[in-house]
Amino acid sequence: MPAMSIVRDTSFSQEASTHLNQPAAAAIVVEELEKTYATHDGGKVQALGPISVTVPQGGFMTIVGPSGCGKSTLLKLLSGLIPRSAGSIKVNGEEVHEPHRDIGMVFQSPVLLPWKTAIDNVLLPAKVLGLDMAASRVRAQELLEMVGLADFAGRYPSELSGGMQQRVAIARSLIHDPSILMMDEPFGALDAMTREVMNLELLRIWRKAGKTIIFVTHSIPEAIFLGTHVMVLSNRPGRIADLVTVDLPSERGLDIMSTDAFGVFSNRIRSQFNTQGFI
Ligand SMILES: Nc1ncnc2c1ncn2[C@@H]1O[C@H](COP(=O)(O)OP(=O)(O)OP(=O)(O)O)[C@@H](O)[C@H]1O
Repeated sequence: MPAMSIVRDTSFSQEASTHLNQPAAAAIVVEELEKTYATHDGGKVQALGPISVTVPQGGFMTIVGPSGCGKSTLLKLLSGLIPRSAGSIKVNGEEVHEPHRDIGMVFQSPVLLPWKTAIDNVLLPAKVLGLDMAASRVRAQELLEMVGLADFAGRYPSELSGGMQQRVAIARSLIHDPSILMMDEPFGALDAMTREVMNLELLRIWRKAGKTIIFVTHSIPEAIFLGTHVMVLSNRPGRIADLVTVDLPSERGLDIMSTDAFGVFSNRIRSQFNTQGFI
């Protein structure tokens, strides 16, 4: 049975290097990060933090927590989509002040342009970023192949299932070859079986593409199944209630979910939800 360790401090790069069996530099370093939103009625909502955490290159960090605790806010801050109120965020050593070129985003809804084919949807960011289109087209085809859609490049979104559309969105997020992928409940709208297939697919892509992934989910089993680390956030304002190193083999099949080791992780995280009175 694989060993399990629970990490309580705010940095887990060392544990991850052990887990990944290689020295891992930091992909993301967050220090004392906070976000307070201004509301329309002149009030303030303290949404997140303070949070400090280090994510190693090649790590797969999943984030779980109660509804409204600031999961999406954290992802948007890390991606540079919204400004922070306090603290610092470094991506590959550079302070983040605006959307970062080295980050790809995948949202719950794939938001594909219905009048463009799968491959042209994948190519959109390349066009926006002014990349070489001939080279990008070759890469787009390779990415479609990687997500299992090699034969669907010329299909329109209406001709694809929900899971296939989300795979196109994943391929699109990788077209400019970012080293980090941020995913905000990407499989939340899919049925249970498609979701399991997508989880397996994503692990395969992660192993093949060697990216760092940050993945928000409402599902504790999904968080454990996918992650090398699970960040458990508290009620709003979200703070790190627990940081769990998932010491399971990186080559995982769905059957791992019925192992004792998986159950121990699951109980650990569920007990956080119970003791903190998460809603
Ligand atoms: N633009 C905004 N203006 C004001 N308040 C906001 C804004 N965006 C989010 N909030 C508030 O910040 C808090 C955190 O929101 P966020 O969407 O990050 O939570 P979440 O954990 O992703 O929620 P869920 O799990 O329900 O998707 C919530 O109380 C929300 O109402």
